[in-house]
Amino acid sequence: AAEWGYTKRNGPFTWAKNYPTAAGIRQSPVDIDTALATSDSSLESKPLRWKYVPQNTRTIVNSGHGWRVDVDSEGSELVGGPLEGTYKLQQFHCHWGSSSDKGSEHTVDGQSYAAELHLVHWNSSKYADCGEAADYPDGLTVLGVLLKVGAKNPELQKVIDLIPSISHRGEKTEVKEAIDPAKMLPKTLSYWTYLGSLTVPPCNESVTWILFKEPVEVSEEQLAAFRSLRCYKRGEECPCDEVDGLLISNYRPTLPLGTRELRECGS
Ligand SMILES: CCN[C@H]1CN(CCOCC)S(=O)(=O)c2sc(S(N)(=O)=O)cc21
Ligand SMILES: [Zn+2]
Repeated sequence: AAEWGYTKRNGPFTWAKNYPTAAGIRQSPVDIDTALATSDSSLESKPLRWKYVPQNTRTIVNSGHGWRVDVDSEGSELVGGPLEGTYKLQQFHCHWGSSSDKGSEHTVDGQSYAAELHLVHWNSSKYADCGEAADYPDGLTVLGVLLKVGAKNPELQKVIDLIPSISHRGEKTEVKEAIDPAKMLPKTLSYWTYLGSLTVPPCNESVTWILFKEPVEVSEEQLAAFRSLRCYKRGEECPCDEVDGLLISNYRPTLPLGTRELRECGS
């Protein structure tokens, strides 16, 4: 089957053909209608806590759908907030648009941001690995960070510096200078949380989403670097009808929240 992507031919509105879960009722991303959010004392009573090991950020790869930094889960943990048990960091990646007026996956009161960073964690209290966890409703948790245009982001710059060596699909390189995921999170830890899905096929409905309220800054030049990735393999011709196969946009438009609860913690 033609590989899914973000062009007219293989983009989000075609995914349900090959991945029926994409048409489910617990899909992500969603628009965060802040008036609908209910504050929940149980969230306030169990602060979200994380521990990451910067030395464990191993490789960065061009998945053909964006860049992804794979992490050795050992030593990491995410607990508290809406979570039962301990989750371990598996990977982090980003979504962006062809210009910085769009690109985030979640929107807030209809407003898009320039990009969105996702830190993917899996439930190590109940499952053996990320792949298994992805098949269960409580298997994954993704920390989402909204990115807006502003100052150059020093921690993300370590990713940007590696992009030229993974310009084509399938290319990967070792992350030599440790990247600390904790340094990419906002200062204030207020967040919204709801039950959703992977925002890429197979769109498994197995993600507890935790989206921080405070956006983090990234520069226009850094966003431009993201858009220089190519969606096809070196030496092959470009399959996607994107302007010369550049990955200029890789975000999924929002899906209805439906009857799902949207909770918030912190102002
Ligand atoms: C770069 C995107 N990679 C994928 C790789 N995996 C998906 C396939 O795995 C199934 C066993 S994943 O579960 O790690 C995952 S979560 C997200 S998102 N956008 O919802 O945070 C994307 C991805
Ligand atoms: Zn993502």
